[in-house]
Amino acid sequence: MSAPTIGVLALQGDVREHLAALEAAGAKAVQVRRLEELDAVDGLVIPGGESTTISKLALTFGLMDRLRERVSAGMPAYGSCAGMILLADKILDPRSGQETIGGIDMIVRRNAFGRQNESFEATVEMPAVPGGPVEGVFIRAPWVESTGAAAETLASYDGHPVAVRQRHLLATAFHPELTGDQRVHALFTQMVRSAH
Ligand SMILES: NC(=O)CC[C@H](N)C(=O)O
Repeated sequence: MSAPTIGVLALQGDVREHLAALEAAGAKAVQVRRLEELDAVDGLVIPGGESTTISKLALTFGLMDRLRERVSAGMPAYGSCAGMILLADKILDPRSGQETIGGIDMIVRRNAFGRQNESFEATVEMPAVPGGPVEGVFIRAPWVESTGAAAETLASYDGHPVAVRQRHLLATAFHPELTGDQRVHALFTQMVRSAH
């Protein structure tokens, strides 16, 4: 397959950084705001930002049902931070009315690292990514409270999973798009290639 077309859900959040990381990882990266754009991509990144806002805008723009349909039909998706929350089947402490796309059998806790640790960097061992540990940028990050049998933990920090894969779905609590290291995006691009 030539370069896969990977969309970045461009409703709110750090869209530009993901587009750049995907291009550097060898994908053709495009913004997704409309149904036709969503239907045209081989895979989708859900960026970091504010999960409540992204979820509300996805409902307002009429994208939520199609996102769920495509994810459950096997479209590869990768969520960082707020995107991880959106790919979780369950949020432990949802704001009222907060909906997710779901797909990964896990429960996440929003803003889990607490006020003292609103933002920090940490070295994270993630053996699925070749070439050594990754530098994790955590910004009001969630952690994974528990995972079901189908979800594989790829990395943990402070005793909690912070990177999870379930078949065609990938999620990290941290933001690899902010570090200039494209290895996590390369892993996702590889997942998109092998889904075709
Ligand atoms: N950096 C982020 O994406 C933060 C996520 C945000 N705390 C949320 O709950 O959606």
